[in-house]
Amino acid sequence: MADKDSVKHFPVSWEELHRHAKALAWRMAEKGPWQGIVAVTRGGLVPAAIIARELDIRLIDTVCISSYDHQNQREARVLKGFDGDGEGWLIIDDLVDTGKTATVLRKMIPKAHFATIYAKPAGRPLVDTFITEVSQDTWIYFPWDVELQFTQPIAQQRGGL
Ligand SMILES: O=P(O)(O)OC[C@H]1O[C@H](OP(=O)(O)OP(=O)(O)O)[C@H](O)[C@@H]1O
Ligand code: HPA
Ligand SMILES: [Mg+2]
Repeated sequence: MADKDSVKHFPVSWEELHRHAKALAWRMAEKGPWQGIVAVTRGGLVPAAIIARELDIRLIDTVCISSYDHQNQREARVLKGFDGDGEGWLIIDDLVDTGKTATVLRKMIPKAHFATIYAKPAGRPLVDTFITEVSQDTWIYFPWDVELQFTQPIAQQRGGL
């Protein structure tokens, strides 16, 4: 798991997220049609909205899972599940990291297609489709979690070149 000590930071802007979510929508358009989308709260909500718009899907359900307090992982808590085996449904989350959330989803909704925008190596085998892979020691910063601020030059972050 990438945590607060991760050396690599991967900030994603709204524009990049939109572009990557649309790339995922193109991929999912080829594999449809879909009964509906299951958005994994909360990180999957924005990507799911963009994909639903592109694929003209209006039936959206949620699975509500929480497994991180900020960047610290703990046990996954399922606050709301899904009825049915998920046949013909598309599960959307923002990313897979360790794959813990994906494992819970796979067990809960075994026949759905599981897609994320980003994937780290440990979680990658658990997703059916993803757009961009980042290394395991990278923390992805989503646009809804950040604001513009000063950052140290890389040379100083590394303690001098
Ligand atoms: O592969 P994993 O190690 O399980 O990590 C991936 C999950 O962690 C984050 O959700 P989080 O539980 O932080 O809740 P959030 O979506 O509400 O931010 C992210 O949105 C994924 O759902
Ligand atoms: O890299 C990440 N970024 C944001 N949320 C996350 N939840 C697990 N891994 C990550
Ligand atoms: Mg999440």
